[in-house]
Amino acid sequence: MAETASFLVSSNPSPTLPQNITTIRTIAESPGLTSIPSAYTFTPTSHDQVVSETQVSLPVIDYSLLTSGTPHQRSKIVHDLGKACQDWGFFLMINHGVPESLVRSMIDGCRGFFDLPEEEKEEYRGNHVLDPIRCGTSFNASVEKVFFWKDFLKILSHPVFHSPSKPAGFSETSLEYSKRAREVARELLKGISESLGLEPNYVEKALNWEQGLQVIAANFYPPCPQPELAMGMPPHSDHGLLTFLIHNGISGLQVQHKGKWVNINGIPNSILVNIGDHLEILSNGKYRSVLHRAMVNNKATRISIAIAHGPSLDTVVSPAPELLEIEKKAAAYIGIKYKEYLEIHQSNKLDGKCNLDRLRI
Ligand SMILES: O=C(O)CCC(=O)C(=O)O
Ligand SMILES: [Fe+2]
Repeated sequence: MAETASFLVSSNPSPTLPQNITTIRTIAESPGLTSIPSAYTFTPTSHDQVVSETQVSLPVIDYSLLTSGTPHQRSKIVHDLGKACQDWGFFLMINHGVPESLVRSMIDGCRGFFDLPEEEKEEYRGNHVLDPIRCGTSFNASVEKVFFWKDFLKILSHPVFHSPSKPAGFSETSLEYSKRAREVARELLKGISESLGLEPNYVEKALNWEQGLQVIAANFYPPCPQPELAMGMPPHSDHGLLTFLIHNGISGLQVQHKGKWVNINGIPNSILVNIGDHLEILSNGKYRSVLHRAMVNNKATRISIAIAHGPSLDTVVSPAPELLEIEKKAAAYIGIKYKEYLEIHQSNKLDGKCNLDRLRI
């Protein structure tokens, strides 16, 4: 039986938000703001400042070749997908079939939610990772010493779909987007399974995709008068299998590649895809979740929407035995129930890959 990591359960999975924390939107909109409050001031370390000067491009994956390419095109794209997962853990997906208008409506809808009067968002100020709809500021303000320059909205959209009732039309838009994203994620996971030498349906079956958790996480980063001192989101990897990221065209995302931070700008109508910690565990570290972070700027509000596709909450994820057999390797991670990992991931500080590191054998 797989060894599991039950000892990792946090003693306090549902901390409460301190009373004195307001939203970053309120702070950013305060008249005459020229410097940031000390609670938001980071001291950058020299390592953090290493941003690659050279123009590095993310791999581009043409999704349409997975679903309607010739057998030859399909096997080539499965190979490219595997290479993108291995070399970067992050890629740009084009021709995914999700309408540009739907992506735009999703971003407008999230902006509409963040713009609601604070009292209308009050009912969603939950603090547990599995609250179906939850909004707040920073990442987990009850454990952070310095806060992040962002507000968030997190919605569980599968296996049961939830949505705030405002703004008007948002529920319909996010239901449609979550369905379309799930279809695309399922096909990608088939290609990724194949690229690992496994059956196309391997990941789906092993991780109970039918009941898989899907979380929509919208981030709101308003302009910041001292962007060099603030952080939108610190270096972290995502939980789950795959994350899709869309944004409103304002830059800010950086991905760590070969020890340096690379600015990611994307290309029109593409979706950014990255490997999450559970695909790293399942692939026994062949495909690694990648560190990324969000910087802020002093000119324009940035909105990004990550949608995380994960196993079902009760699935214990461990390295695929079939893969260990193919690669003649020993398991490099202990197994963990997805729900347990999520609680740890969301109730601690967001700090690199510290949660995954505790599972390494
Ligand atoms: O805002 C971004 O570009 C990154 C967001 C992100 O990494 C996340 O929500 O997990
Ligand atoms: Fe992320």
